[in-house]
Amino acid sequence: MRTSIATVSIAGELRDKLAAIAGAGFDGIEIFEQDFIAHSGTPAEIGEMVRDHGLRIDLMQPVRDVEGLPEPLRRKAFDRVERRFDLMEQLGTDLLLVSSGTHPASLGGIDRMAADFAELGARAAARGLRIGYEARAWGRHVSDYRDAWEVVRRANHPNVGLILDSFHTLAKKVSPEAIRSIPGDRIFHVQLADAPLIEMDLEYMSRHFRRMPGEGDLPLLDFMRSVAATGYDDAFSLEILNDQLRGGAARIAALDGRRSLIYLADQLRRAEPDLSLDLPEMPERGRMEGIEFVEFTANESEAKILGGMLSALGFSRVARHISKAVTLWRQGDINIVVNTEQEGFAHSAYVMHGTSVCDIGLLVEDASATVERARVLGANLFSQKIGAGELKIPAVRGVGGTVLHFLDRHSELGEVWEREFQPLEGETGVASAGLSRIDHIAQVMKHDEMLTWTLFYTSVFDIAAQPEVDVADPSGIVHSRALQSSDGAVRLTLNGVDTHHTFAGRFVSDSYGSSVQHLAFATDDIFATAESLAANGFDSLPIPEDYFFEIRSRFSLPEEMIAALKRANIFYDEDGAGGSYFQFYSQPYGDGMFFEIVERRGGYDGYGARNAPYRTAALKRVRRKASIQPR
Ligand SMILES: O=C(O)c1ccc(O)c(O)c1
Ligand SMILES: [Mg+2]
Repeated sequence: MRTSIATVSIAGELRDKLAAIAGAGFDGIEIFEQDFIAHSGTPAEIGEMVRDHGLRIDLMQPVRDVEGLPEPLRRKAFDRVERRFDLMEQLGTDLLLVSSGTHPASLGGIDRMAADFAELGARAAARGLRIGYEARAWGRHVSDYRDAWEVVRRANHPNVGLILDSFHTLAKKVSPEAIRSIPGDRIFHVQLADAPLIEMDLEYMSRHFRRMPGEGDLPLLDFMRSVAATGYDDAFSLEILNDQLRGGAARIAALDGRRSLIYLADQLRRAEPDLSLDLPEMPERGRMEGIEFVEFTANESEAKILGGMLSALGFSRVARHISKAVTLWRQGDINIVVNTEQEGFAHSAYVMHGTSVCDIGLLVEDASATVERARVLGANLFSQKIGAGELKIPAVRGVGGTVLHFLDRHSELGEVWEREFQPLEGETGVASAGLSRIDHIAQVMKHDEMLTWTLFYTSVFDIAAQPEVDVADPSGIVHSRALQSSDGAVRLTLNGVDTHHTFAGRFVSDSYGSSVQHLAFATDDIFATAESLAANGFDSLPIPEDYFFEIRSRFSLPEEMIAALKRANIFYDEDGAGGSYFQFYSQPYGDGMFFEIVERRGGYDGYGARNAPYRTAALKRVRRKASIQPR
């Protein structure tokens, strides 16, 4: 499968774009008008530069408003096309994309437009070039690929073909089914883009909010299956017009693009096993079974503070690593590892971010298959020197430079605690506070990075992204998106911040981009847990009085319940379908990390987003009272 990307999809100077595109493994590009305006070289030099990067120019685009025009506009438009042909010859590309016009003077008429394309086809043929016609969703007379195809069919010229663009079809909710009846060799090129399901003017959305396949909500796989049914076997090209990408890092955009295409092609291959796609083999998306551990990096003195916090939460120190300064704290099925090594990855993470989560151990069905899939999808594999008696645990880089380790139960990795750790005999741990498992891990990042990490998680693992919700912080918006395995065993929330003023934004800047801002532990009895924690000296986050007025008006809870919530600083939420949620928080710690305790009842599946403004206000308040421990 040949892969291609439009240069407008990524940021930077043409030369940097080309380096990023070639580096990510694409075969070709679509070149745009802007590339000539912005670059000082001649078209011939640009063509050479593209080929020096090992890329071919699949097409040049766009030309608009050429079809259905009365004279003298028609002649002028055709002259414009001839000038494009000149450029294309110098550049070294043979395909010109013509998108359906919006010119107010265009008369339309299928036969008139077909006649125009027949003439353009003859002109192109005289120079050994081809023309592809694309329906734009907002075209004046042609706004649907079925009409564009009818124009192309009637033009009946071998040098005139159809160009399909998933955005114009799917964002407009046009079914891609009818693509199946178009002969594959009449389709000259296929462009792919996804988009979020938001009501918005399509032209505006198309030019600012397109997304990589898999990052939005459009049925790209249906589109691909229809295209594949025609026998089309030329390039699949990303045309992602998106403001964030235009201002972002070219290398990351190109890598995300390749990942999205390979992921989509992999889905196509599984849906259509008879197709022969030239695509690297890879295992299926792995099932996530749980979070096996969370590892903190700290220095000796901060490890004591963290240890105090963990004790207060009801964790016991149960084991020490066989050779490293690493201890294991446990409660229920939760394993917290504290690493105070003076070298290696955890130490460099400490130097960079301070006390923070540096590593997450995911329990998957098959760790080696998971890492293999991640590798094919372009993840950064992670490894470091392993000592005597240590297991080689597959790992990749995750959000904010953290590491994700993969463990499973069926290989020797299932014995990691027994093999790499020695029980600490004689430690008198505190009594469990009833925390049984990790409910969710909240990672913060710059808003620009959210799509990257959503695509990473959803392409590698069998985990689904929930719709994005905007969570109000008194100083700005935090964009929050939950990723959930189908049985809810693994829940990750991704929080994207635009400014440093929000509580989450402060955390990102104060910790130099560290990612895990909070860990939520599950209990089956939040009131009993709250009581145990209070007895351990745990300091919960105070909830402002007005919150309980809000609760009283929003739900019909008995007064005793409200009093109990108030006593233990517990936030409450309901889903309207019989599910309810209880949550309370620790005070912020270090650079603003905190812990959360939750209880889900009756299948509640959310995260209490409505409580977030109260929570962030409370967190900010206690931080203002200088409660942060000095680093
Ligand atoms: O917005 C446009 O005009 C435009 C131009 C060329 C394309 O390929 C496209 O999909 C949209
Ligand atoms: Mg297009």
